[in-house]
Amino acid sequence: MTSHERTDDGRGTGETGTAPVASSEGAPPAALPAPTAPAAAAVVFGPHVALAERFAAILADTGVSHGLIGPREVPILWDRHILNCAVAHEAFPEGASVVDVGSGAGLPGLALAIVRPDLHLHLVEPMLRRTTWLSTTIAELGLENCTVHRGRAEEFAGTLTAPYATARAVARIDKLARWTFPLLADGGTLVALKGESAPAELAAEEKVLRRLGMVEARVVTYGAGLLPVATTTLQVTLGARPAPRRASARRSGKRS
Ligand SMILES: C[S@@+](CC[C@H](N)C(=O)[O-])C[C@H]1O[C@@H](n2cnc3c(N)ncnc32)[C@H](O)[C@@H]1O
Repeated sequence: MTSHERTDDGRGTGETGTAPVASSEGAPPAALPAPTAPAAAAVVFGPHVALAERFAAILADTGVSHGLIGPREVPILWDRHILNCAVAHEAFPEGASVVDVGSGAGLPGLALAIVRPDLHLHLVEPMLRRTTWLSTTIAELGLENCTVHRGRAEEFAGTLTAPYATARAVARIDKLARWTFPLLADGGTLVALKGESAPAELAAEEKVLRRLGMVEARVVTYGAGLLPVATTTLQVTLGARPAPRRASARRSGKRS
């Protein structure tokens, strides 16, 4: 399991804490100063780098004190978290709507919203503490291209649809596909930030993914030569689904 791979129940060695991180006295951990942005931040974020720095400062401050990330993540905020997520923006075309499932501390959702103001990010997250923090952070950053949806991905089938979905450190690809495919429009693509396990997960689950409607899968890496560890994504594209049969026509025996 790589540092980006966690199951939906929060087990694993991922970077972001899934439970409030308390000191031995039970008090919330103190806020830490955000590390200085590396040179790659200006390359990746361009004119939006100041906003990305503000996001880093919020993650190091209330992200830690509210238990969304562990204090040990702060020194690696840029390379392992913010930049790791932001470089994947290349997967999305101009103006796309993207559903980020299991957004947690806004990773990858808020990093993508900052680097690409043309995208619209739908952040799906079941935990109230996290959705409250996400909404506050969006307001603080002045982002107008994000919508927070509280609930499990499965609950939004039929009400939230987009051409793209994304997720990091949420579940294995088979489970992620079951959760996200119902949110994707016909021909839509799931861009899962997977790390080095991507090819193995694809090989292990390809049959299941095809049964669920996948027509194409690709492993695509972003940020090579720029980040200490490039971001490897598993991109799974759906085919067109059969149109639902018209119940009223069937009941009346009419032919259309
Ligand atoms: C390990 S955290 C990862 C958070 C963030 N994506 C990151 O990379 O730091 C997994 C997140 O997925 C959320 N989650 C778990 N099951 C979910 C589901 N069925 N639908 C949507 N989110 C879910 C959890 O509440 C948690 O915030």
